[in-house]
Amino acid sequence: MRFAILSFPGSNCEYDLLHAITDVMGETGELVSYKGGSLNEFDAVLIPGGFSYGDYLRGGAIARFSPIITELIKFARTGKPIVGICNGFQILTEAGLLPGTLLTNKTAKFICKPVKLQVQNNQTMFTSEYQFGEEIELPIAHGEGNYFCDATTLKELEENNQIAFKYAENPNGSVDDIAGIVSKSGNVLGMMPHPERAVEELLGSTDGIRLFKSMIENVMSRGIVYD
Ligand SMILES: NC(=O)CC[C@H](N)C(=O)O
Repeated sequence: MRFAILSFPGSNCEYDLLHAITDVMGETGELVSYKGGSLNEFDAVLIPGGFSYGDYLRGGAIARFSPIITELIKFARTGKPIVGICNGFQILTEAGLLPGTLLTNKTAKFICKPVKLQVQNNQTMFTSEYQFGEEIELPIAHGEGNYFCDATTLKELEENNQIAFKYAENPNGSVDDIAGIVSKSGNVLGMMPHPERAVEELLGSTDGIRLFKSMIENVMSRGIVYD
């Protein structure tokens, strides 16, 4: 399975993702520049964490105008999986591929620590290897992780079962303790915690592995043959 890992000026987690995909999961991963190029030959796209364009204006607000985002929007329409992690989540909301936005943490401080999450929906192509309601641990590292959406959108997220992960203890003020959501179509996931930083015992948790495993199992079991 071929994963594209997008890279923007200021990304800083692309090599962690590449390591997780290639060395840990044994799959093919390739960095793809923000400058553009076709994503057709990939089975999945990962958008890494970091500080694209220095987080000027808002995290992800400038990156969303990069040429690769036009390709990403086309890719999303094919139904293939896309995951945005931390700054990647911010880019997905700015690009309109996920609802809501990420505000400054309620403490106005950058928070970097492991957090406990509850799996709210294990029926997605990203979470099928977890148990429903399971508590897992992944690290967070962000200044703008405070997920916000209006009441109508929140109701829609709940009704459509789009909330994938919630914080067991809310660290940043996110509405409804939301840590990660999927798109209505189900093939786009945005999450603030970093699964790629929890793929080896040495890192303190291996709970991130099953997220990538879920994607691999789902793509393979659908028997989708990509270009
Ligand atoms: N780890 C990250 O991706 C950081 C996200 C973002 N730039 C923030 O501080 O909110």
